[in-house]
Amino acid sequence: MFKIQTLNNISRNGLDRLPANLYSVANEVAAPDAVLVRSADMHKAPIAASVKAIARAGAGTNNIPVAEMSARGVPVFNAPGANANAVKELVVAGMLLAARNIADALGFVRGLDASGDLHHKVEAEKKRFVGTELAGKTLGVVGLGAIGVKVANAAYALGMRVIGFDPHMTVDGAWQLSAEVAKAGSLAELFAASDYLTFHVPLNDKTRGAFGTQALELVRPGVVLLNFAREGIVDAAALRKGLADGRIGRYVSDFPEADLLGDARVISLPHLGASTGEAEENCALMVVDQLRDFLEHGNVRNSVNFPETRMARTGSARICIANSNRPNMIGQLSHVLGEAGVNIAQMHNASRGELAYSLIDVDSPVPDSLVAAIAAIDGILSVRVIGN
Ligand SMILES: NC(=O)c1ccc[n+]([C@@H]2O[C@H](COP(=O)([O-])OP(=O)(O)OC[C@H]3O[C@@H](n4cnc5c(N)ncnc54)[C@H](O)[C@@H]3O)[C@@H](O)[C@H]2O)c1
Ligand SMILES: O=C(O)CC[C@@H](O)C(=O)O
Repeated sequence: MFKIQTLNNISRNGLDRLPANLYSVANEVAAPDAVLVRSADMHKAPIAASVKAIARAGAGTNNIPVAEMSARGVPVFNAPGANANAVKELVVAGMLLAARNIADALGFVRGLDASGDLHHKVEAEKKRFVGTELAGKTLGVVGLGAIGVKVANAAYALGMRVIGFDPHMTVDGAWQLSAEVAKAGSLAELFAASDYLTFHVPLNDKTRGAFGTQALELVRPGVVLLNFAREGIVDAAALRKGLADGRIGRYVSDFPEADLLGDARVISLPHLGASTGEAEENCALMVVDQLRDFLEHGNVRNSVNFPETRMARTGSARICIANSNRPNMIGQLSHVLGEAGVNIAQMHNASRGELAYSLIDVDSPVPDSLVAAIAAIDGILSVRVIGN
């Protein structure tokens, strides 16, 4: 029986794919085998030694100590692209909210006194909410991954000029991107050309503060800045300076900040990008399937720290081993197996950066002494036996 701990609400349809005879699922679990999480901050509490995998029902994994998990030989999975459409639609809504003063106009109508001549009040005041159109404006998209590509294509379909920047764009992403989206040679070029600027990059040491004081000097006065990626992507000081001197006309964000809550130029949403029934279900189905494949067969799909590794099962048992990616690890493994008289039926090894992962199907049961001997090899991060 595998014990799964959920740290956030996970879509029921996803959880229903965990058969009750094999899995128990709860919020509070002693010694869980795996954790299912959305946005809960896993940096804040120690992660139990029993945890063999973490599955993020979403895209960003900055709430998970991925480097620490890699050092422990624990894969972290996510659901690439599964919520991209939901975020795209909210980004389009965000551009429209900013362009047409929709939030202010709604506030005005909600505050109207229902008595008297409503029609007159509406017609007299509507000039306060005159907006602009998106068509003909330029949108700069930083990060052309699952979300950025969809946002770029949608903006083009709305009549916007679109320019994008992503030095690591995948071939799949390029296939999906409209040929009408122009490639910016640099971030500086993109900043200078954009009326609307949107970020769709992961938060990491390279992207933290990607919109900072330098960017502020380059952008068009009154630029509409959209941040549906992560709070840290936009530098706090640069944002406040830009709002104060008018360089930033509007800031539309999925991450409310305490001191900006009352600022009429700031439109904040409560981290709603992925909050649609469809996206929550897509993410849960994807990560639950990946988690099952890992726990039951050792296979790895869509991990952010492990290499893709899949092998059909043969033999009586499977040994799953994560190790430091250095010479002679396979040699030492096969030596230890040979010493124990265990024959390798088939094996698959793959590496990613500093980590390597092997699936070894064997013809006979794996004794505890062999597991201990493997674990004792210098550089082994984790060992697990399935189907013994
Ligand atoms: N608001 C929400 O609810 C919500 C929902 C989903 C994702 N997100 C955030 O959006 C981010 C992007 O999601 P995604 O699904 O598009 O991920 P993705 O991995 O498909 O795309 C990210 C893209 O950013 C690019 N990139 C990385 N560093 C870059 C840099 N320095 N400059 C330019 N491009 C760079 C990558 O090459 C990649 O193409 C996630 O990491 C997450 O933080 C937020
Ligand atoms: O789970 C959520 O609601 C947010 C997910 C989002 O931030 C992501 O990175 O996928």
